[in-house]
Amino acid sequence: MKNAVHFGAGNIGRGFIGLLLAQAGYQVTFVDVNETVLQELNEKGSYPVHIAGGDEEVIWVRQVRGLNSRNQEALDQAIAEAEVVTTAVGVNVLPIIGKSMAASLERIARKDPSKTLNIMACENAVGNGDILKNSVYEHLSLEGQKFCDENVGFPNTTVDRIVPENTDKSELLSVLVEPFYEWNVERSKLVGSLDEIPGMNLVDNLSAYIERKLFTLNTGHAIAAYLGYQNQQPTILDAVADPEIKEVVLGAMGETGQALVKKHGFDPDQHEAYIQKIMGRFENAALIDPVERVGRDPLRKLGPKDRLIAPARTALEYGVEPENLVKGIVAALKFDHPQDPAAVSLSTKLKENGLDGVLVDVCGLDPSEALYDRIKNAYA
Ligand SMILES: NC(=O)C1=CN([C@@H]2O[C@H](COP(=O)(O)OP(=O)(O)OC[C@H]3O[C@@H](n4cnc5c(N)ncnc54)[C@H](O)[C@@H]3O)[C@@H](O)[C@H]2O)C=CC1
Ligand SMILES: O=P(O)(O)OC[C@H]1O[C@](O)(CO)[C@@H](O)[C@@H]1O
Repeated sequence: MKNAVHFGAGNIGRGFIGLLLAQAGYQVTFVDVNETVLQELNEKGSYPVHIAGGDEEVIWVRQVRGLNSRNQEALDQAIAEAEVVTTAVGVNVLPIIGKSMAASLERIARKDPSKTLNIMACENAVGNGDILKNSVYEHLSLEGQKFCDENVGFPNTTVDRIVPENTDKSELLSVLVEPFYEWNVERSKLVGSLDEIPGMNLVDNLSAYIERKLFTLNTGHAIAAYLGYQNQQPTILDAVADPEIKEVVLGAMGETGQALVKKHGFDPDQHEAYIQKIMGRFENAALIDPVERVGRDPLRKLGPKDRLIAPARTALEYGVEPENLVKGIVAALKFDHPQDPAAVSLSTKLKENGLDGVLVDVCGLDPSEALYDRIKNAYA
């Protein structure tokens, strides 16, 4: 049997990447820090994935196990035996697992120098594979780096499937996922031979795919979440049922769409169909997805390369007025959910440094640029 190691036994790990790896015939070792989840994985060795919407289907993922990422020796062995490694831990956690991965790769470099391995970061971020690679290389010796240059691939990827938190308390590992999924992997950065994983697409122009996905699906989703939160709507479904919110969400995806069509030469009709399909996914009545989950970590989402500021800047660059995107940015700045540490930190920064401080330090904006004033005026 082929082995895969997947970091992060959370929603995307269990409901998307782990599922596809298991379906491709891999025995999946989930590496995590959550002892309760790890114990359950090892006791049960399987879990159900429920497909939400239409005729509900249940797929059982079997022959899985859990491993604590702090158990370096066991991790070294699991990675040494793996044909593929994937992650879905959150982009902020990549520097932490990068250190553990580096230690495992150093060992492989010494003991099995002809091994090749592809490590795929399945996180919502532009350049996710590059970020992971840098986090690993920081901890490698020169010999380790030389080995990885030749033998280890860190392709960038896009991962698209909406997977909310599990609310089934009787089945801790159960996941509810939407039927749609898309996983794109940058072909040119793969090394050695990688068996086909049905559901994983190898693509040549990953940067266009990541911008299309992050600046449409994630932009629209985040804006629905932030506006829904402002209007006390509990879920995304409730938020987009509000015609005013739906209009802003569609407007924002339309603005990024116009810019992306110009930038990447996408077919305008196909892109419009892509937007409409995404709106239909937000309106999936079988997915109960709290606005707090989708809006989580506003500090990351307000960053210069992420789903709000980057598309608004691109829109201006291509002569598109980002009126709705700016409404979304303003709502994001006001996301003060008390249980979200990044939202609390954002509120503190706003209090201590003012809006100008946040626009410069968090959003990476320059006071001389057009978007800066647009946001300030709308916020006021
Ligand atoms: N949930 C979704 O619908 C989607 C999520 N994503 C991306 O997938 C990634 C994961 O998101 P979710 O699965 O929703 O989050 P999650 O919170 O459900 O799962 C993350 C998992 O990583 C584990 N983790 C944290 N620190 C760790 C460490 N040091 N070592 C090993 N495991 C560690 C956590 O315990 C948790 O089980 C994020 O980058 C997110 O942007 C991408 C597309 C869709
Ligand atoms: O909030 P994060 O970590 O970017 O990930 C969740 C996002 O990813 C998605 O699943 C879509 O890729 C949405 O549910 C949500 O917008």
